[in-house]
Amino acid sequence: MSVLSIEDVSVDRAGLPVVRGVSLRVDEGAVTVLLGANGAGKTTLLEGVSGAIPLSSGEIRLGDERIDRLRAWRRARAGLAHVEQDRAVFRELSTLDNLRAACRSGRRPDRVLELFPELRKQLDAPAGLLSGGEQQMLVVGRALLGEPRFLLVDEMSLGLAPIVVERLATAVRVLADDGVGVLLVEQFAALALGIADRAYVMARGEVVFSGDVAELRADEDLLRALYLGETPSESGA
Ligand SMILES: Nc1ncnc2c1ncn2[C@@H]1O[C@H](COP(=O)(O)OP(=O)(O)OP(=O)(O)O)[C@@H](O)[C@H]1O
Repeated sequence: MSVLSIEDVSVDRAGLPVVRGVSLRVDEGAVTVLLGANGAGKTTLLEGVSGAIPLSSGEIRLGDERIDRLRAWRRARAGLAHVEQDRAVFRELSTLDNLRAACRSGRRPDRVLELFPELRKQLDAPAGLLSGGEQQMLVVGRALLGEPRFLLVDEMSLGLAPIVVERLATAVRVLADDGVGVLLVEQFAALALGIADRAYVMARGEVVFSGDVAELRADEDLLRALYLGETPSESGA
């Protein structure tokens, strides 16, 4: 089994250490969730892993390949996709053209339309006119067309209705069951824990919990802090 392995990674923002010595592993065919309050450093960690910003130290391995010194596009080519928080689509292009633009040569967007049949009726519509949920499906779909082995997903639920969020969560679970390793960042625990196999919690730039989902569910103090959007105390984690 292939693993995305993040080892003792630190990332600075504006000269300040925002992610400090974080280690975590993402297994192929599983959903690994990364939880934590606002400002814990989750987005910064994902950006460091995908290569959007540099690490200040640490190593990242995708399978046997060390990727932390590669440029972002080479990490993508090695099999890493990053769905960022901003839900960026080409707003004037149609849904279909958005998908086509992301296809590796010779590939067709069929797999995405199987996963998100909602997009079929919107294929000719400008992507900027899709609902928030459909745009998120399109963004995830575009990421899949690069045929990633590992997918980093940053707060896909932001601002979406609960029913749409559930739909997206189900799709993420299907992807993992198809073999993709998913690292899912979520600010709120309920949705993520429902589809995850393994969980990490960050606070103030560090990992304060790692374990399987059942273990986290049993940690009432930590869960309460997460549901309330608080920063869990390190002693309690
Ligand atoms: N571009 C930036 N320049 C300077 N500081 C930044 C920048 N982006 C984030 N930070 C700071 O880094 C810290 C971690 O932010 P980050 O967005 O990684 O946390 P997060 O856990 O993803 O939180 P959220 O759930 O709010 O997105 C915060 O203190 C934030 O203010």
